[in-house]
Amino acid sequence: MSTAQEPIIGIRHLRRSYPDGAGGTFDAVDGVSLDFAAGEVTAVLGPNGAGKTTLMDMILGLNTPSGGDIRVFGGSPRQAVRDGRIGALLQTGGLLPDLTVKETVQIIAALHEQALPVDEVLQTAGISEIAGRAVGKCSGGQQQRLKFALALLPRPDLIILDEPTAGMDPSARHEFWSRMRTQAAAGSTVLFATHYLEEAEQFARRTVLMHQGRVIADGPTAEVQRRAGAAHVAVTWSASEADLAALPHLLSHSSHGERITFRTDDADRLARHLLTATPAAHLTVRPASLEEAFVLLTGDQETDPKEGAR
Ligand SMILES: Nc1ncnc2c1ncn2[C@@H]1O[C@H](COP(=O)(O)OP(=O)(O)OP(=O)(O)O)[C@@H](O)[C@H]1O
Repeated sequence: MSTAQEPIIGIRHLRRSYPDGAGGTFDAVDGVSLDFAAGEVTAVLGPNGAGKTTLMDMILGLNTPSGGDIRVFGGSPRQAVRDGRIGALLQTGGLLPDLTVKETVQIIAALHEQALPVDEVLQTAGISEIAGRAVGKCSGGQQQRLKFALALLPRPDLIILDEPTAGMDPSARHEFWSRMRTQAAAGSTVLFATHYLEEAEQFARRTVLMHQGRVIADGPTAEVQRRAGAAHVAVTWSASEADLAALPHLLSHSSHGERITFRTDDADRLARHLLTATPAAHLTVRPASLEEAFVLLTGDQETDPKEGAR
């Protein structure tokens, strides 16, 4: 068991370069340093190509860093995997379509020295009822749950999930997360990549926001949202275009009669200005969703990493 002081994953200046197709290279992961403590549930958020999968694969020893250092449970990622300390649900990695769900779990269980009982894992992953079904006949969401069952088999201390709910409908997604919550409450450390911002909002206490291979925000999920400062401020005011052009921290605005809603990156400053320097009244403030914060934090860096590479 790791102590609270000792991170179970320690990442320093991690880099992974790839050819950019134009004779040069670009960094899919570009100087990332992160620590993860035991028992933490963290979401890694980012748009397509941000480097989430590349980072996860390096934590699992499936991809070799071009630079920097990565320690998992004090040793190499591969050692941690060999010791059965990490369970992973990956985007890639095929299942054999002709085996049944239970046979798949049994075969992988045989590879682990101290695997959990097969029936218990089927139960935990919510696939007992389809144990006899051929994998090829399972839906995308059922296959994801099967992969989750495989990830749980070695009784891992650390669970890595790369877009675990891809292919699940909203109710299956909900059920998946309630199972994960139980797992996390039992002390597992969970690191998951997701495109679903509400999953980070609802499930992860910490969010690491990645863009173009870099970490652009990292902290308690609510704080990442706050730090973006995105909010909507609404007032009643018959303002001219010149009035609007003079407002500070304005990102955009929309009007309904005299009711104007502003999107701002600093609600306090904008609200203060509106109430002290203009006749605007009936001011309300609504924080932006994590999705809006995400767009705000990444919005000025839209280019693909390869195009951005020099
Ligand atoms: N083997 C590879 N060879 C060349 N480029 C690669 C390779 N693997 C990934 N990349 C590139 O590295 C960048 C990061 O990819 P990665 O899959 O890590 O992003 P991601 O954040 O997981 O994206 P997604 O959400 O779409 O899965 C992308 O530009 C991708 O095209």
